[in-house]
Amino acid sequence: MKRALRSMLYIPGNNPGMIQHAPIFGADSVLLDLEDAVALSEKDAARRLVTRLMGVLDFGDVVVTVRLNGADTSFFEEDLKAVVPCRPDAVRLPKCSSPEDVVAADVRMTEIERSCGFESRTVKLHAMLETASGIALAREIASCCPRVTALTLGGQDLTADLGVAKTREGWELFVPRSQVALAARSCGIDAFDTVWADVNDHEGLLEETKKVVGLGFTGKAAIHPGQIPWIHKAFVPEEKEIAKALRIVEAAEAAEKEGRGVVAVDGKMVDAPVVKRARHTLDMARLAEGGVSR
Ligand SMILES: CC(=O)SCCNC(=O)CCNC(=O)[C@H](O)C(C)(C)COP(=O)(O)OP(=O)(O)OC[C@H]1O[C@@H](n2cnc3c(N)ncnc32)[C@H](O)[C@@H]1OP(=O)(O)O
Ligand SMILES: O=C([O-])CC(=O)C(=O)O
Ligand SMILES: [Mg+2]
Repeated sequence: MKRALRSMLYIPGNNPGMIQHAPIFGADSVLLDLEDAVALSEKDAARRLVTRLMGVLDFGDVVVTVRLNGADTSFFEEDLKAVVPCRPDAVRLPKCSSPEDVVAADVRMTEIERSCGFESRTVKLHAMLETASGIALAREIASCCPRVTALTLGGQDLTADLGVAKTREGWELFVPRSQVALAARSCGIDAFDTVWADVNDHEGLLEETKKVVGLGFTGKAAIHPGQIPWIHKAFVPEEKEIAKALRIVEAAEAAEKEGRGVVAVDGKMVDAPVVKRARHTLDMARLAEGGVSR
């Protein structure tokens, strides 16, 4: 079973206290950040700290991803050379604007993996789309290289690049989010949503996460441990949805045994896609209990 990555907690890469607590917050994944959470003067220290702690800390079943500095920065090559040998589950590559950005990173990562004796593409790549060009090329980026196992939307940078306000309702992100989810799901990879910046507004976070789950996102980034339970809650189907899904699956199984293709539940026709959605609802309900299967 694939590990579900509903929540991904950003932790500034220059904060040893926060990183040491990474395994205890209940997040599915942590994002050790070398990019925007780290001041320019701290970049080298953050890289040293993150790579050192990855070597000694037991993260348990928490998936470790490292957000690198962008390929257009002077820190990128040093980040790659230091981080790839530590074998994080994935690196998050910010500001991917074209498939070429990803292919160039893939080539360099393969060289480093070879020099470490790792199998090629041991470390996955999450492509961050946070420029207008990146969003416009979402499907090309998602499909350009098998190392890419997720697309992730960066709403703060994207709204800055578009020159628009980032609103609480998020309507300015509706089309980009739909494009990212569609591109990712059409390539069979994950889609991760952007952060909710107001760490005290949990209801707003819950509402937004439910919306993006409804668009097909498989996970969302967090910036504060207090956000994690709210993100997980958004992935849990409501009791009445679970009860209905159970009725549908039971009715479909009974119909199949009796050799009937179509059946009605609560007066509505149940066919294969309805059963598929019902099974998905039950998977999500199980995930809420165990947190590990999808
Ligand atoms: C646009 C972007 O790129 S977003 C991604 C980059 N940004 C980040 O990574 C920011 C991550 N978040 C943070 O740094 C912090 O949560 C802030 C600055 C937003 C708020 O910090 P604080 O005011 O200290 O929050 P608060 O007082 O509620 O923290 C409570 C506890 O949680 C810890 N904590 C807060 N955020 C985090 C985090 N992201 N990871 C781990 N621990 C955290 C604090 O260290 C504190 O621990 P303590 O009780 O042991 O002292
Ligand atoms: O949402 C994120 O992952 C954070 C980010 O980089 C952005 O919003 O620009
Ligand atoms: Mg960003």
